[in-house]
Amino acid sequence: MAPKSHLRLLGELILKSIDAIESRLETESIEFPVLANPVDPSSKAESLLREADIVNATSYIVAAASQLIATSSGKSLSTLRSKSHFAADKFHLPACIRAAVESNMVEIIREAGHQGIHANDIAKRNNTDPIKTARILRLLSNHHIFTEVDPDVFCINRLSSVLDSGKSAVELQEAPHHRYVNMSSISALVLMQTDEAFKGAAYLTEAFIGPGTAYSLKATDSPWNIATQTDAFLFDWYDWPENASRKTRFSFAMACSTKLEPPEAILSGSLLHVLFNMVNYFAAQGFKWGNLPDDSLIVDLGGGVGSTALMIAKAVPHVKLVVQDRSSVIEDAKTYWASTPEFLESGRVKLQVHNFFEPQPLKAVAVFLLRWIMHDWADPSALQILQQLRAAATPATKLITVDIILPHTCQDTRVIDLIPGATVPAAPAPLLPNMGAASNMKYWLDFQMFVLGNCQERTLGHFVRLAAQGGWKVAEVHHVPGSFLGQCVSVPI
Ligand SMILES: C[S@@+](CC[C@H](N)C(=O)[O-])C[C@H]1O[C@@H](n2cnc3c(N)ncnc32)[C@H](O)[C@@H]1O
Repeated sequence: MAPKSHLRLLGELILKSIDAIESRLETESIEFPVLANPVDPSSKAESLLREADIVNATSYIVAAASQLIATSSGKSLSTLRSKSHFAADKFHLPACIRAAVESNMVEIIREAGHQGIHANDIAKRNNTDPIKTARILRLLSNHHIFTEVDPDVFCINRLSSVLDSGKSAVELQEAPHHRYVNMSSISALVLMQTDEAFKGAAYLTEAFIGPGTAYSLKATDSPWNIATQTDAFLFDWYDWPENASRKTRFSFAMACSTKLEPPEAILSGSLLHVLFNMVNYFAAQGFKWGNLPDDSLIVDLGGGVGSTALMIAKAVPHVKLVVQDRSSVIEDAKTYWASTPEFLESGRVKLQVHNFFEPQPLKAVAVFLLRWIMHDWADPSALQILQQLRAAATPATKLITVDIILPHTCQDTRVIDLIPGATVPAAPAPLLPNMGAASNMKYWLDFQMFVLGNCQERTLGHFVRLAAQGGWKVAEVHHVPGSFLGQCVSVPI
C-alpha cells in the first residue's frame, strides 16, 4: 500500500484530536464553545478546555491545521506567492487590534448586545470616522475577531471578548487608564504588544544589520530604540512623566500575562498525560512549593506588582514572600495588593524596592524566583543577576527561573536528556517535533524581547551554559501542561 500523503496524515491528526475533545465533552454533556459567543470564564466548558488532555488535543489541531494550510498552498506557484505575500501583509492585524481596543470599540460593541451595532453608531460614540471604523472591524472579523452579523453591523465574539475590559465605554473615555487596573481582560498586554513591540518590530532589520547595532548586546541598541529615536532603556523610559500611563499599562500587562497560562501554572505539581502514540509520559508538573519547610523565605525578584507572589501566598500558607522591583513598580504593587490587605498587614508578604544588579540584601533565602526576568537581559547582564544571587545563596538555596524554554524546530536531545524532567517527547511526523504553530507564541515572545530590549528567550542548552557561568547548576526542569513557560530549578555549584 502506498504511504499516506502528508495531507492525509495531517487531516487524520485533526480528526483524531476532535474525537478526543468531543468524547471528553460528551461525558459532561457539554458542547464545544462556538466562536460567535463571548467567553464565559466561569462556565464548565471553559474549565474543561483547560484540562491537560484537551489542551494537548487543541494544540494538535492548531499545529496540524497550520501545517496543512502551508502544505496545501504548494499546489501552484501563484498560490505559493499569494501565501507568502499574505504572511508579509499580516502586520495590519495587530495595527487594527490596537485601534479597536484603544478606541473602546470592544466595550461599545459589547454594550450593544447580541443584535450588534452599526459602524456609524460606533463611530458616533468614540468620535471616529464610520467608514474607517467599519474597515478595521471587517478586517478583524475576517480573522474571527468580532463577527459582522449584517452589513457594517458588528458583534463581540469569543476572541474579541477576551479584549473586553469589563468597564463601560463612558468610564474608559473619561479615564482611559481604568482599562488596566485589576481588569479581567488581557488588553494591557495586547496594547503593549501592538504599541511598543509593534513599533519596534518595524525596525528589526535596521537593528539586525545596522553597523552600530548588529553585534551589540546593549539593551539600548534595540529595534524599539531605533523606532522611537531614544537612547533610553525601555524600563527607564517608562519612568519618564510623559510615559506614566504606558508604565502602568506595562505593570498590568505583566500581571495579566499570568492569564495566558492555566491559573495554577506556577503551583501545579501532579501528572501529565500526553496523547496519541507518544509514550505515556509522566513528568512532575511544577516546583512543589508546598514541600518547602515552614517559614521558608521566597524572594520574587523583579516580581512586578506581585501577581505570582499572590498566587503562592494564597496556596502555600506556611511560606513568607518578598516581592522586589523598581520603586515605581512597587508603588503600583501597593495598589494591586490593596484588595487583599491581609497579606501585607500580617507581614507574611513584603514589597521591597531593590535593583537586582546590586548585592541582594536578604539572607537565608529558600528560593530566589525569577519569572520572566532572564529573558529581559542579554547574556552579560543576565549573568550579573545570576552572580548576585549566587553570592547571597546558602548551600540550600534554590533558584527558580520561569521563562520560555525555546525548543529547536528539529529534535535535539543532546543537553536535555541529562536533566531530570527536561525531555519532552517529539510530536509525531509529519508534524514538526516542537508542535509547529502550537509553539508559535514562544518564538513571538523571543522576538518581543529582541525588539524591545535586544534580549531573548533561550534554549535549554543556552540557559544551562549561562547558569553554570553564574555558579548555578540546572538540577531539574518542569514543563507545565498548557503553559508556554518552563521552570528550571537550579542549585548552587
Ligand atoms: C517582564 S517583567 C516580569 C514581572 C514578573 N516577574 C512577572 O512574572 O509578571 C520584568 C520586571 O523586572 C523589573 N525590573 C527591571 N529592571 C529591574 C532591576 N534592575 N531591578 C529590579 N527589577 C527590575 C521590571 O520593573 C518588571 O517588573
